[in-house]
Amino acid sequence: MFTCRAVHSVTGFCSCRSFAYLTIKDRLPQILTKAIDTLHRHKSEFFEKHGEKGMEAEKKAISLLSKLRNESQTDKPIIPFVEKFADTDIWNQYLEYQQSLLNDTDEKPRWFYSPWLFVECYAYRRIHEAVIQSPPIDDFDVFKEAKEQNFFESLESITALCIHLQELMTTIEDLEENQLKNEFFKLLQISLWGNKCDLSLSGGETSSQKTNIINTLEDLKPFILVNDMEHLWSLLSNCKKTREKVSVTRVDIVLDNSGFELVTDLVLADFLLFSNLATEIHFYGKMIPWFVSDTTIHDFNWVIEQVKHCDHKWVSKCGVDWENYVKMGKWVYHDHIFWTGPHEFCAMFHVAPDLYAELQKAHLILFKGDLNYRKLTGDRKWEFTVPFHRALNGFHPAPLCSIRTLKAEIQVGLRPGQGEQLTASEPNWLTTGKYGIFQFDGPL
Ligand SMILES: O=P(O)(O)OC[C@H]1O[C@](O)(CO)[C@@H](O)[C@@H]1O
Ligand SMILES: [Mn+2]
Repeated sequence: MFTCRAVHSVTGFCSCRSFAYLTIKDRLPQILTKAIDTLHRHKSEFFEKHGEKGMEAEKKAISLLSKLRNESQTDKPIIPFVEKFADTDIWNQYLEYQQSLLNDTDEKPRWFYSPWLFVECYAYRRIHEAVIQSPPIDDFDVFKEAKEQNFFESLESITALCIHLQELMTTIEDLEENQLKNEFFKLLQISLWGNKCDLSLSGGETSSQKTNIINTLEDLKPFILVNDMEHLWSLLSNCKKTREKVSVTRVDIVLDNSGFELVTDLVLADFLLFSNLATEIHFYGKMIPWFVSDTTIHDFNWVIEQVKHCDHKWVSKCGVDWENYVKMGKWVYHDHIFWTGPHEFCAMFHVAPDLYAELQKAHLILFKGDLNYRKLTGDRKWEFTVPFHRALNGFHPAPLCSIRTLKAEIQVGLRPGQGEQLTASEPNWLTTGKYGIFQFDGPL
């Protein structure tokens, strides 16, 4: 029978050089140093805006982030949150739960000896705490610049993609069923490979899309390890055919990274509307800056605004359309604090029943990115062949699909031998972002 060996701890099972360990030991300090540097560079802006108080706040935020860097590098105990925020109690309760797992010893959960998913999320929540403890600069996003840079560096690819979308829009009426399906598959794959561009894997270093992604899709196909795109097509095209009975088809997209990846998701969302495969799209972003590049409401609006003001008329047409979808309620953006909490998704039903109920209204939910996959599967060391349905551990609000490039040592639902073969030929296949999946769960 399938077994789920254990939850990852940061140090891994047998090696102090596990991917999780290196993330905390090397990448996190690098990310924190970049955040500190960003605050430094905005010093005069803080002064202009808030006078001396702004300068003091900058110093305070920097000292809190330096303290955090020291704690994480020297494997100090994980300490509770002190600043009052929407989720402070939820987080502190979770910390107590982690403590309780250490049985009755006096041991405290520590940076290198706690589950990786928990420690990484905790780190980003602590970065946020450092900022909100430093008014009047408490709404400053230390990752904003990096996200904007990713967008600007990907502009050529974004332009090509938006032009492709507009061309498609003009020919859509003439497309046969099969051609429409092909176009859908193309945009799904673009959204998949857009997930290569996250900034936490690269330690906050730039990771943008410089080539025209549409031309590379064929070459990338062999790297799709699980390909359930057909299921997505059957589900949505059936909804379309039965539209008279059910007037709404709702697709929910749990967003991941801003910049290029977000544009690929918006392009897909636009296509779903004008092809009539869906009638409403609901997006979920993060309420606080998260894993460097994740999308907040500010990023969502910023990207649409940037696209709208692009020089190319077809690109800016995309921005105008997207803004109108939001105004008309065809695109709905949701915030929920659960997404930046410590819990895996199987806990959502109890921890955030309102969010679970919201997701239940969808005909299909697309979960973008690697972190969402880790939270879907509880970041456990599942065997490669464990069915996705089983790894979801009771999380079934609606038919769902993970669209993710592999950047963490976890993958389920593979064919027997597939994972072992990859490990033999490419030891790092799980963590480089080279491979991708469309993994569906739901009735067929
Ligand atoms: O943006 P994504 O696809 O969720 O990727 C973030 C991933 O990068 C990492 O931070 C790399 O350390 C993983 O922990 C995480 O799963
Ligand atoms: Mn991300």
